[in-house]
Amino acid sequence: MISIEGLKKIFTTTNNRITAVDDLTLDIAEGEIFGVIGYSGAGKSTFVRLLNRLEEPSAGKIVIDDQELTALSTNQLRVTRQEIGMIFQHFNLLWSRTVKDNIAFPLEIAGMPKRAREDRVQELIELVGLAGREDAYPSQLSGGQKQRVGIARALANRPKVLLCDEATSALDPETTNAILDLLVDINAKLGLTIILITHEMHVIRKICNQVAVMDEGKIVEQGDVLDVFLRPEQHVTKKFVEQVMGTDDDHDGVEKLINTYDSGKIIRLHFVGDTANQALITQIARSFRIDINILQGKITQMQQGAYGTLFVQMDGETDEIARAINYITDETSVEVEVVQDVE
Ligand SMILES: Nc1ncnc2c1ncn2[C@@H]1O[C@H](COP(=O)(O)OP(=O)(O)OP(=O)(O)O)[C@@H](O)[C@H]1O
Repeated sequence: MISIEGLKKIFTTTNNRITAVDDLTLDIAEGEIFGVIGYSGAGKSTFVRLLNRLEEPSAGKIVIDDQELTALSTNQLRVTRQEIGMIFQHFNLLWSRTVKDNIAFPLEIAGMPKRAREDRVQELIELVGLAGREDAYPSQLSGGQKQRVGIARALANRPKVLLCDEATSALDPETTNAILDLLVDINAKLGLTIILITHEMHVIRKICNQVAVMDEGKIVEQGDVLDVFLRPEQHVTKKFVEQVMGTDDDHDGVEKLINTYDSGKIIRLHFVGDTANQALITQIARSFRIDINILQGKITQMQQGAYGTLFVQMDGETDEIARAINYITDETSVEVEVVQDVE
């Protein structure tokens, strides 16, 4: 468990004082994939660098598993830092070292004997899917492979926490997905806590359980990813949700579509992130004597399952449509709203 209390960072330049992180208080549970999202300048990088004291806080306390990081001496910090791995947007690899020597680097610093080091490096190479590329140099690798080296290196000393600073921002969408899948896999296999900062909501949507929204150095909204998607409160959070779900102002389009039907019922189904509802439409069509036409929808896949809205037309006997609606309401977590009763 990571507990952050009243964390503050003020940068003082010759003619300016910038409060990059402003009185931040936060708890992060063990084993969580915790996302911090914010626009450029919100203070995300500073926050994540404070977590391993790459930046020294101006005030506040960071406690990781009962150890107060902010109270450690430089020598103690050197040891404790091994429990906190970090990966970066631009990988920060050593260009003159091969893949395996990059991964071995933190083990050398920790004083691990050569034989044990080689075994550990091989284990890590397998874990991140780089088998066969051990002797390549970073310049010979793709962006995704470079980040895999970064991940292996960060995991070398078996940290409890992995900090990810915009780790996929330099990658194309496909490679981003592969690296995010790898992070989920590592989180499940090793049970370590991942703290990830990003300006992209789809990254949060894809892998995080919890999210905090940062703006001007403060956390302005925080909670379960699904709750934040369902009920974003702050303007900045709404903007981030729109990155994934689009805006909700296409009412004219839906209206027009609805008016083209002259029978049955038009229903809005609201999926709230439950994997059990994946096959709902097929299930309804099979179980009830009705036709079900999909009109329009925005569904996205989150860690917890499908989330979004689907407009459908149900056509058939009135009683049978009612039974289908009752089934969805009573037996599933999908919310039902009858938008228009055409009959
Ligand atoms: N070393 C520094 N000296 C002075 N000001 C700094 C320093 N580092 C960051 N800042 C300032 O602190 C604020 C927060 O910066 P930070 O890099 O943490 O934001 P961010 O959300 O990570 O944005 P980005 O994604 O663009 O890096 C900015 O106003 C930035 O200019």
